[in-house]
Amino acid sequence: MPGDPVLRFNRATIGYPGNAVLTGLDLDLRAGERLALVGPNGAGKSTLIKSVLGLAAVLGGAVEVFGRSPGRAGGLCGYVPQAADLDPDFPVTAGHVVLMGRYRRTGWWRPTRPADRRAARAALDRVGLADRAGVRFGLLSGGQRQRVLLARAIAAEPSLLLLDEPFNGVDAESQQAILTVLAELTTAGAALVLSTHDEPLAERFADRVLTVAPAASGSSGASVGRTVPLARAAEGSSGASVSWTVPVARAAEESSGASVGRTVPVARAAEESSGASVGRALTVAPAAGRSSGVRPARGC
Ligand SMILES: Nc1ncnc2c1ncn2[C@@H]1O[C@H](COP(=O)(O)OP(=O)(O)OP(=O)(O)O)[C@@H](O)[C@H]1O
Repeated sequence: MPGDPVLRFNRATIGYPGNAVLTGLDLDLRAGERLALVGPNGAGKSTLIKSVLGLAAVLGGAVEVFGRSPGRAGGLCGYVPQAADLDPDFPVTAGHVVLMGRYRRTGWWRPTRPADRRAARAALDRVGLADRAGVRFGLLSGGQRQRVLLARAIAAEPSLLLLDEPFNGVDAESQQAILTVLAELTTAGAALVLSTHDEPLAERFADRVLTVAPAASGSSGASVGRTVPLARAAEGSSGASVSWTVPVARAAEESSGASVGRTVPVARAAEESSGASVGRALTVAPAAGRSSGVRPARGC
């Protein structure tokens, strides 16, 4: 696929001071691509997403977001946290929450303009909740709150959208509404990273699924599974540079002493694999430090 990657991990080690959660991560993501992260609790899905936002540390290697350091991409990223992370008692309406998505454009200290209010209304309409604009956020159902958070992110017109387990506690109707909007966004050129525990959904929806496994005892971080292109990429829409990162332990066996995983082209990964037909996802959980209220959308 032409164009520079919007997101690039190059032998990256990410985590928190004194806690390397993921090591040897190699990944390129390009405009219009959909990447799903799967894996067990505590594997590092949320940490990966937070590293893109500059909320988790890059402890080694490199992470580039639109060619810049994480947190310095000028608001090109949209972030959809888990609705459960937000305080439902915070006294704001759904419409206000979505309007916060425009703050990165206007600056939170400036009054919003009519164009911002129009964009917020359109985003709420897009997730099917135009009639809930005046309802207090905390009085909405879990699935509706998740859709409001998606509307907040898309109101900011992101080029890279990061979603942390957006389908938790979401019914089939809300899930379909979210998937439809996400498909429209990627068709329009946005890149997307979402974490989920629903592997069948990840395989159905994403171009690639990346599995993250918890760190083996004694290792310095989680082993990152391989990514494989899924149906959409196989159709020829992607041609993405897919890499396969060998878990740290295996890399150590195979390499001449390198301490991080190696990457090989996907074709070779396929030859070397035992024929598994699906990729696995890198599961990252939401950070421990939760907000105490609804905050403006996080950019990158
Ligand atoms: N702020 C933090 N400081 C230090 N360690 C953290 C911090 N936040 C998370 N961790 C640790 O990082 C590891 C990965 O956590 P993370 O939330 O990324 O996992 P996850 O894959 O998203 O899990 P889940 O599926 O449960 O949401 C865990 O061991 C967790 O304890």
